[in-house]
Parts: sequence; C-alpha cells; structure tokens
Amino acid sequence: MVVLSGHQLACRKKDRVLFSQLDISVGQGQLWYVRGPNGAGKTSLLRILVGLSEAAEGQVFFHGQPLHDARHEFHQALMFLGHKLGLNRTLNALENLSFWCQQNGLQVSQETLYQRLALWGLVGLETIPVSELSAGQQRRVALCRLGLKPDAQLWVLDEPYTALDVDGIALLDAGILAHLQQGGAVIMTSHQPLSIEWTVEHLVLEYQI
Ligand SMILES: Nc1ncnc2c1ncn2[C@@H]1O[C@H](COP(=O)(O)OP(=O)(O)OP(=O)(O)O)[C@@H](O)[C@H]1O
Repeated sequence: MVVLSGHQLACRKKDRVLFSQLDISVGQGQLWYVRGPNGAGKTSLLRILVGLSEAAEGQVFFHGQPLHDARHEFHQALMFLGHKLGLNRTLNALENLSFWCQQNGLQVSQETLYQRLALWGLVGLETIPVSELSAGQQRRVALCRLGLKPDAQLWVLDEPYTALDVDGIALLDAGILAHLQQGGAVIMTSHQPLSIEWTVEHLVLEYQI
C-alpha cells in the first residue's frame, strides 16, 4: 500500500531548478534513501514531501489523497525530524520531550520519557540544559522522539546520523529496522552509506547548475 507519493515534482530556488519531473512512491515497509551532493536539493525535496514547502510543479499525495485534503490524517501519521534538531537549548532533555509531546497532543508518562532517554544513553543528563550537551547528545535527545508517536506510520528523517557515534548509529538503525518490520515507511537523507539490513530504494539527486 502506498503511503506517500510525489508526482512530477519540481523545485526551483531563485533561478536554479533543483529537480523536475520527479516521481516517488513510498509504500508500507519501504525504506527510501535520498542521496546526492551538498546543495542538490535533498532537504528541499523532504520539505515538499511533508508539506512544509510548495513544489513549483507537481503534487504530493497521502494515501492517494492530495496532501492539502488530508492534512489532519497526514500529521497524525508523520514523524518528521528535520536537518535542525528542533530543540529549545535553554530547556533540558526531559522538558524538551515533554513539550514536544504536548505540541503533538500525545499523552506520554514521565516514566516513558525516562525510558526513551535511557535507551539513547542519556541517563544522568536528563535535567541539563540542552545547550550544555554535546552535538551527539543533542542529536540523541532529538531522536528520542522516534517511537513516542505510536500512529506515525511515516518517518521522514533529514540526515539523522549527523554527530552520532558508532553506538548511536546502531541504535538508530535498530529503531528504523523495527519500524520497517512493523509496516512503517521511511524516507531519509544521509551522506553516509546505510548499514540497515533491509531492501533500500535509492533516489539520487544530481547537482543541477
Ligand atoms: N530558502 C532558500 N532560499 C534560497 N535558496 C535556498 C533556500 N533553501 C535552500 N536553497 C538552495 O537550494 C539548494 C538546495 O538546498 P538543500 O538544502 O535542499 O540541499 P541538500 O541537498 O539538502 O544539501 P546538503 O547535503 O548540503 O544538506 C541550495 O543551493 C540552497 O542554497
């Protein structure tokens, strides 16, 4: 079953066409890996696919419905982790996760949040302002959100491995694998080769002058 699809998408930034006539169809249990050099348009594509930017041409569909007509259902089903971490640097890890859950209308116990933080190796760091954590620790706090939104069938992850150490990469791989095994769908960008043991669909964007 197709979860998200983009038809004949085009993206322009200033006078440059980043991509055009781009088709993508992301099904349940599929892992899409969007690759390409710096500036090729990977983040721009992801932003179009999640409805944060308008395509210059083409349309995005969620479960066969135009995204505009399925906004509510789409947001229920979407877990988007952008290039930026989306953390408040003055709040600590626990407060950031609580705030994010509130924003998303999720009732999540403190115990569950502590469990997520423990899973990501952040025990003892829960109440330190995020600004005082290392880059990899901050990334781990952001990644704690994966799994907190039970209805999120579609994960869209923009360079989620950034700043992670070997153990962090293995944890993220395991989380993505479990999501796929449960029928979830994943679209992600990365500059490093994927080591997830799953069939990977590749979408390569070239740098267009
Ligand atoms: N808001 C904007 N206004 C103007 N140009 C933009 C804007 N956002 C992105 N661009 C341009 O669009 C191009 C593609 O950017 P994008 O962030 O999508 O690339 P990317 O493939 O994700 O790159 P990277 O691998 O460096 O993260 C870049 O040349 C960038 O300068």
